[in-house]
Amino acid sequence: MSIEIRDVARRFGSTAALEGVSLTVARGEFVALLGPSGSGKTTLLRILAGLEGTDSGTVRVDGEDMTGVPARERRIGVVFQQYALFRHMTVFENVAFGLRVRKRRPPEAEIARRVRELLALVQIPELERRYPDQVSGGQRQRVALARALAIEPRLLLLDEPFGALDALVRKDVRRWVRGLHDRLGISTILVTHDQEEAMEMADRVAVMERGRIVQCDTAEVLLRDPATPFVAGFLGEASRLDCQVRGGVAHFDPLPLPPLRVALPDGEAQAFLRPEDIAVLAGTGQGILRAVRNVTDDRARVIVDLEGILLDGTAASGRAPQRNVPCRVALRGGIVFASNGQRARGEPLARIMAG
Ligand SMILES: Nc1ncnc2c1ncn2[C@@H]1O[C@H](COP(=O)(O)OP(=O)(O)OP(=O)(O)O)[C@@H](O)[C@H]1O
Repeated sequence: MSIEIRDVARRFGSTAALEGVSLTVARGEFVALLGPSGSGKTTLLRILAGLEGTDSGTVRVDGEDMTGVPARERRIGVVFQQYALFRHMTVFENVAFGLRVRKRRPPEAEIARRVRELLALVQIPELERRYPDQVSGGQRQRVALARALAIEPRLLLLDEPFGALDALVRKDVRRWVRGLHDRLGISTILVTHDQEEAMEMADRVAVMERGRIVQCDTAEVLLRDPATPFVAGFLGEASRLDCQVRGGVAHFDPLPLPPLRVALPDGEAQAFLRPEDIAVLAGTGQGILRAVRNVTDDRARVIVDLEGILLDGTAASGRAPQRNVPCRVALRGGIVFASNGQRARGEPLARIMAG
């Protein structure tokens, strides 16, 4: 099913939880809503589920206006972190509940068949007689999903569903949920404030800031071409530095960093330099290598101290400068925002010579 959200607004007293939000999700697409606390992610999800109304704007599902359609008739599966399972019901009964609340309740034999099919789908067929506190966190998550899938949803809404899981299980469950989404061919919207989770799972990520979607793109585009300084700072691990543009060149003085060529008007600007943009090289310079964070075959992620400012950079592994001795810092590029909001990619004026 496709979802079309047009110009949706929602206020709570003096708080604008959502303002002018528009988003289209294609059939079979997986979209993540990512943003800081209070940016409106859950409110948007609750509106889609029919648990919250809008002040203005429209939500259409496969072209049908959802205004006034009650939650249980929307055929939308919801897994909220706080939507705990019913503790007094077995795993079987929890999943069956999803079928029993349907408008046209199937006969008991059909319910049993469907529940077993769903438990097999989420790979816990042996747990049907257990109670929720007799299964692990990851298994509970699977039960919650099976319950949401029981209504044969056209759309699956997941609100921070992996928060209660430890890091190792979370990775597995994430991959498994994405696989399930692909196999069932449903549309899914995931709310998270974990950028790694959003980027790993979703086809597109909608970045939210104070009730608005500021950019919705693939992870690659968000990282390469962030639309606003907020997106550039919120995603990835870019270092933010003030600079001044003069005659098409961004200068970082008084910091001892080489300038970047940028197609921007003169004036104060902000540069976002990703670790790949900051080359840390052996040789005499004004940087000091403080730490090595991560080494792959050809690159090492390092932290370099430039006059007291710590920057995340990259060195060629095997040729990284020594710790706590002076080294050179060069720039391969970076994204620069002028104060009028215009942005451009910076290019080095000279080729970087490895030392
Ligand atoms: N029922 C409510 N009554 C009053 N204010 C609300 C209500 N629900 C949400 N808000 C406010 O609306 C704004 C958006 O809240 P929302 O829960 O959608 O954000 P969020 O991005 O999901 O945050 P989090 O990541 O912390 O869950 C917040 O400022 C919140 O305080």
